[in-house]
Amino acid sequence: MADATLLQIENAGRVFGGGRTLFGAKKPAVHAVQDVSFRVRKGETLGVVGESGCGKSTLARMIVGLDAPTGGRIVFDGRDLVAEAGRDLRRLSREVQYVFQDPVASLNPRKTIRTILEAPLIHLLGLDKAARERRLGELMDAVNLAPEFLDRYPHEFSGGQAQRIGIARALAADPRLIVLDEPVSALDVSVQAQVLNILDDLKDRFGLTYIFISHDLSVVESVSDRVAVMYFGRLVEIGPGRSVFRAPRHPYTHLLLQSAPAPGRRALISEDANTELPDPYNPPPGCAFHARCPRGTDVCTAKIPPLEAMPGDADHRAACFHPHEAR
Ligand SMILES: Nc1ncnc2c1ncn2[C@@H]1O[C@H](COP(=O)(O)OP(=O)(O)OP(=O)(O)O)[C@@H](O)[C@H]1O
Repeated sequence: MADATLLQIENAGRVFGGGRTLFGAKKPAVHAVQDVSFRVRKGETLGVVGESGCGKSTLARMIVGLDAPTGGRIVFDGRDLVAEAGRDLRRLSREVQYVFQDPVASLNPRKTIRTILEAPLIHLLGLDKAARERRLGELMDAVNLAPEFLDRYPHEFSGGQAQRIGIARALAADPRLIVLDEPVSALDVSVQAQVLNILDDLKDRFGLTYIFISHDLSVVESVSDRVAVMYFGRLVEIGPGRSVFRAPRHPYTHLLLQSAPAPGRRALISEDANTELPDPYNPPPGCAFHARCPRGTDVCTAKIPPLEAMPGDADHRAACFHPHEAR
């Protein structure tokens, strides 16, 4: 079924800090991710965009089990990952893999590519020597790297090649979902297209589903079936890429797209925008965007808007009391 759910996030949250000191004083808390719910369908690419600090990486780390939610559920193919993983989050599921932003730093400099790629084949799949050799060849081929590179070390590769190895390592576990956290942001623009093409090809070839996190709007627009927009730890809009980019409903998404350069040029979310973000240790009441919002009214300072389906488009949801009209 084309529309089957692979991953369901239900009211997920992650608080850092908090609690009390030995003397009973309250420690400051940051709600990095708050009450986030969405689903990812089998075979789709869901893009996740938002400014630096909006919680994208924390959300990604929770999905792959590198971090534990402090609230809510993460259900993968009907299994509650948090409950099943118990304390040993790292052993979560080989079916959900992660590709990091910094390709070179994410590879152990003292290990050859062979050792790096063999680890999941041995520990997660339990393959024997002959099957591993075969699989190593397939993996290198899948990311367009010559097999003789297997005996080299990470520092011998360019950024783009290193990211292809990072992708091969994720693929080695034979995953169904790959969370790509800013996978091309550290690469030159000319190399980005190469890596994006490989990702696109692998998706079809291996029947993968992607969550693609980026602050580069043009990249997200080009790769995503659906797009989720985060602001200050919350999901503020989600819908088909076409409607989110052409007719955004949330005033924050509007602002993001308005401030992006003309099509064809790189559309990065401006770092300056961060200076206008609320203080995470002292969040405003109501909608966190209200101070920047041209459509805000009293209700926006009093209540947090729920994420709701937009009239006439059940697949497009926004968390706003005064959303823009469909075009
Ligand atoms: N380990 C931590 N301890 C304390 N606060 C944290 C921790 N990790 C993240 N945060 C805070 O949580 C919020 C969300 O951070 P996160 O890194 O998830 O955002 P992001 O959108 O991925 O940003 P970036 O693009 O800069 O990585 C920020 O306010 C950040 O300072």
